Amino acid sequence: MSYQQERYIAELAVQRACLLTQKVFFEKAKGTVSKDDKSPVTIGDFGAQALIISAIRKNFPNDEIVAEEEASSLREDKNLSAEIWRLVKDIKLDDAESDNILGGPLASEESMLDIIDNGNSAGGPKGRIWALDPIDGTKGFLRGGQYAVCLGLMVDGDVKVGAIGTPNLPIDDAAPIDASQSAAAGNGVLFSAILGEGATSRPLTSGTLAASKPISMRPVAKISDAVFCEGVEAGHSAQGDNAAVAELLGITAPSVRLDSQAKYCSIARGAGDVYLRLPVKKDYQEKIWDHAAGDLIVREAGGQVTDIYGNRLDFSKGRTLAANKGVVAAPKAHQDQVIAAVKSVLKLKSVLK
Ligand SMILES: Nc1ncnc2c1ncn2[C@@H]1O[C@H](COP(=O)(O)O)[C@@H](OP(=O)(O)O)[C@H]1O
Ligand SMILES: [Mg+2]
Ligand SMILES: [Mg+2]
Ligand SMILES: [Mg+2]
Repeated sequence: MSYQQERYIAELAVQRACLLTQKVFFEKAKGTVSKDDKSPVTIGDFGAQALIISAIRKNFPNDEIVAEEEASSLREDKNLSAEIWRLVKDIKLDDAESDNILGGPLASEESMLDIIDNGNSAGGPKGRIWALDPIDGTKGFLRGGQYAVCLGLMVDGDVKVGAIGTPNLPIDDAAPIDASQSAAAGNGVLFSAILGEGATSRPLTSGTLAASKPISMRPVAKISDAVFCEGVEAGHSAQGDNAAVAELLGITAPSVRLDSQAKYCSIARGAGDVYLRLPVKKDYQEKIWDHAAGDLIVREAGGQVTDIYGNRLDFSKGRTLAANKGVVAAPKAHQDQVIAAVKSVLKLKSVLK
């Protein structure tokens, strides 16, 4: 079965949600609240989740959705809810036909809250389940750095479609990237992939989808020539261990630090080669929405994505990657070598502890 229609809806829905996140990006007050785990969520996260779930509901009413956010705090905070509704109700694609395909505007503030809570699927190994991260890299978003709107479709636990909008990445694949580069004029890229059909990128627009082009990872002759990407937040991946792995591989170029799945997108287009996300905490389980779309886009661009043990990411375990630890993404030909270095650094660390 081909997933052209699912990819089309995913890209269009992500593109529409990016109109909202970009609007919020330039607002002084982003309505930031702290979640139970102390991580931030903003009106951009809630609004983008509402817009995307509404588009999925309209086009694929029987599908389930695993999304990061939930509306309980908004039901208690009427001001925040009203603020989100004020933004969401006015967001539409310039092209009326495209906007209609996504179902047009949401009906009311109350239905917006119900739609946000539609992302509460438990996930699992059976059926069609979308994984949605309405803003990945919320801390980057708040800092004025990179962030990504991420949507993947899993069928029986396997990711078939991925779409990621990165409003602050340069359109040019060859442009140098760094975390400080943000909403410069002309930025904004929409990445996507279908399993078995390759990965593409196209400029983000405010209407119909722009023309796409295939993307692929950069050929790396020797792993020591590679550039590696990692997160900006030291609490999300072990930057010291990442650096030790790079050193063991003979990599001398400094790491490129980016928030969000912009890291997967960057290596998939040849701006960087290896993405290391070595665990900080023993008991942290990675969330499926943080990886589903990026995992597929990198693999379809010629890369391999595994955990620190070299196992493929298993999206069939529920809302988290309960069977995996950390993430290592690299060009296919070099993955074994990178995993060997990861194992030796982590083993050494446990011996020294
Ligand atoms: N201890 C931890 N280890 C790994 N990832 C974590 C973490 N705490 C939070 N995260 C996740 O890291 C994501 C951001 O990744 P990165 O650091 O690569 O930008 C966050 O996504 P959100 O920003 O969507 O909440 C969050 O889900
Ligand atoms: Mg979050
Ligand atoms: Mg995330
Ligand atoms: Mg998020």
